[in-house]
Amino acid sequence: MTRTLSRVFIHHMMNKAPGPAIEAAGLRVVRGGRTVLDDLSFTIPPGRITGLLGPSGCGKSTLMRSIVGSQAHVTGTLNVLGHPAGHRSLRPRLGYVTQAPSVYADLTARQNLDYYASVLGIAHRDRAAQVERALTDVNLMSHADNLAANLSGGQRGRVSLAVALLGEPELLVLDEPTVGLDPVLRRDLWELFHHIADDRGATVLISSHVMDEAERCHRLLLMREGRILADDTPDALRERTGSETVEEAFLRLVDEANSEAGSEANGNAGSTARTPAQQTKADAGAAPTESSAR
Ligand SMILES: Nc1ncnc2c1ncn2[C@@H]1O[C@H](COP(=O)(O)OP(=O)(O)OP(=O)(O)O)[C@@H](O)[C@H]1O
Repeated sequence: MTRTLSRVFIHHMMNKAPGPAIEAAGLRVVRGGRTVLDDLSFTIPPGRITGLLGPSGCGKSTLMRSIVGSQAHVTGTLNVLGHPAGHRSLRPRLGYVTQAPSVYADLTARQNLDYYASVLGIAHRDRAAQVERALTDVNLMSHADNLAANLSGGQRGRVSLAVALLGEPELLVLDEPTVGLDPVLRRDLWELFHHIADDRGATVLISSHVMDEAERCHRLLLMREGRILADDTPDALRERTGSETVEEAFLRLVDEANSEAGSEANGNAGSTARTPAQQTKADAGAAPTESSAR
């Protein structure tokens, strides 16, 4: 009996030390007839903060929408917490915050959270505690009973973030959550993100086009024009490119990619040199081939 139990326990522990939280291979998204994500292959480790960085329009939001299952015309493989992206069973396991906060203006912050907690199916007896914790997490207790209409943009954004924290999701997908916030709030939110990853063990994927935020992530996916330019830790990126900052590293990688694209266009395509994006793909290892097209 004890043996069986310990086997169950070991099996459980093994399941707790799983493969990647997110795994993409040959991921492609077409929007309005244009390929906006082009053959992406990468993995995102569990329990870490991964920053998705790149200039406006490079495809960060499209990738996040694909991961949470709200993007049409996705082809290739995209597995999230062991299931194809968009799988019904993933809904309660994910928290997603879009760039436009979606809260009801005529409800208070607390009422918004109560409402979403009921939509999420959080048991009635746990609801008040979960709502309280989410409000505390985002430092909004002092405004809990204010109508959302009377909150500032940053405060409304934090209500949205609190909604995403309800139910303790295993994966948090946050689309530019710190835009427009003052430095103190930004610092507090990054402390919260680290607490969520380091202490609660959740995976956090966070997009930003502010490069100084990159330094706060465990790993980075640098994107440009629908492709992945690099997939590494901030330290490794700086070291590899001989740069002082991630911003400088990013600019060097862009220059490198441009000059390689230029030399290919000039007829040197036979060269065996690989672009950083190709390097990343190769480093990602064997690509699963089944399709989870949505
Ligand atoms: N409905 C659409 N139809 C066609 N193209 C679209 C559509 N929505 C977005 N795009 C294009 O897809 C590309 C990726 O957009 P996306 O919103 O993912 O970029 P982003 O990196 O999140 O940008 P930002 O940082 O400005 O939010 C952009 O070039 C954009 O113009």
